[in-house]
Amino acid sequence: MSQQHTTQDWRAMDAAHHLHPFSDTKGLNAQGARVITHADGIYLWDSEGNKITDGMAGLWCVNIGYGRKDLPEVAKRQMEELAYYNTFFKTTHPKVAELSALLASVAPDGFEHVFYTNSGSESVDTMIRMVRHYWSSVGKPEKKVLIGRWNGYHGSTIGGASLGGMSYMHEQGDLPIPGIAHVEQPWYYKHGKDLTPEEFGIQAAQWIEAKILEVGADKVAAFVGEPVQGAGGVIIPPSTYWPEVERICRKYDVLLVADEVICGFGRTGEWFGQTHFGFKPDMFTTAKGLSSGYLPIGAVFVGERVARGLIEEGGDFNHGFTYSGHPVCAAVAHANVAALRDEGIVERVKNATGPYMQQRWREVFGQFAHVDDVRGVGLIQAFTLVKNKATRELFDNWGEAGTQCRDIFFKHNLIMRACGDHIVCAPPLVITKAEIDAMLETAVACLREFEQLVAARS
Ligand SMILES: Cc1ncc(COP(=O)(O)O)c(CNc2cccc(C(=O)O)c2)c1O
Repeated sequence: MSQQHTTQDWRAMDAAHHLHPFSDTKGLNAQGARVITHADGIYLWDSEGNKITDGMAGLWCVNIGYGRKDLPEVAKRQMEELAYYNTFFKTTHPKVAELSALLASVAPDGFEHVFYTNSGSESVDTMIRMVRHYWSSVGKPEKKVLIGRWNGYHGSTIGGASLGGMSYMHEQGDLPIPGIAHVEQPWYYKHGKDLTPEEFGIQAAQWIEAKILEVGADKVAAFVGEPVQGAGGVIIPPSTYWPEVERICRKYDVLLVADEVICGFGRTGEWFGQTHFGFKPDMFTTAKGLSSGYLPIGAVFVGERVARGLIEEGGDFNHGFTYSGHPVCAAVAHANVAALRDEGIVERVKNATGPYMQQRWREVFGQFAHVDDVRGVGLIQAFTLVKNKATRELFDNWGEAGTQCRDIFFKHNLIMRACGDHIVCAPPLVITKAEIDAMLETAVACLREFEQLVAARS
């Protein structure tokens, strides 16, 4: 940490010059940003010396954990060898070729091709353009509409924010763009009513069929969904949902796209969420765990059918970024993915720390009066703060309770996200069982404090 500045110095510079993402800068500047200075494993340290447990792996992305010594070394060597060259105009370079081969080897069968971007949003926008170019290339240019879900999250670019179902984002920037439709999310706790989860999974999938028929199957290009909706609050669909979605997409010849930006690279205990939920998309988007956040890189995995269409019929695909397949980002992503595989990190989530977290998560949070729908898979888990468990009544002013609870976590140097009144947790995949126990012990104490607040208010 550079010694010539104090926390106050950093806060003053930041307040004077930095506009933060997803922030009310005025409110933030009134209280001052927390200055995170370094990190190791699952822990962060701020400029005041506080040690913070990062239950969110940054933004769902630091799968391999903080403080790796190998990744910086890889970046240094690559920077010295070839800091940059582009992959336009008939050129490539060793690291992006090697990364492409590695990604094809960890991807589910049938995914031999990747297109590189700098973020999840760019992966989603790339997918939107690719899907529409594919249908045009195979003689069906009218198939343009992409269907997403309300409360789905697909990024902040114009395409990603349009495809996402966050109304508060659509209000800023006159979104969604044309050719985007949305269906209700498969949130069993709220919409399941008297159905069994299995019955509801089929019903929720059939909302997509209804939308396809409403738009006209001949105009629908794709359905896009996150295996588990992350930023929407860890909405985990019933087991019957995704296989039924796939069946419906095949029935109407609609491409199926999985947005694996959060679920990808081990988060669910499988390499990709599609494997956990048992469906096969035509394409899927990734970022985050691809490099564990050490450098910005995203990738669109393109399945056989679309790849063949684009390669055989598509001609020039007029799309791409200066940094697509950036040598240093590709080198670090390669080392990261190889380590997730060779150190057995994904395997451990599936067979050890994931099952342990899911058992302990349900044990500790099942005991609270204002906590319900305790859920999770692998190392992505959540619960919902509710006013009345027996009647499933939610709190008024959706999000208020969540923010209050999150602030109590933060006060106790624990980071978990509040997505509305859903409290979500997605730690680095290297978390140990002992670290899980310690994190949950702190979280339980925070929940007790939250319930005391609720009691005092009622
Ligand atoms: C499923 C999904 N798709 C696309 C994106 C966009 O990725 P980029 O941010 O790299 O452009 C995301 C990103 N998800 C994301 C990003 C920032 C904050 C939070 C939060 O939960 O607070 C979630 C995501 O979760």
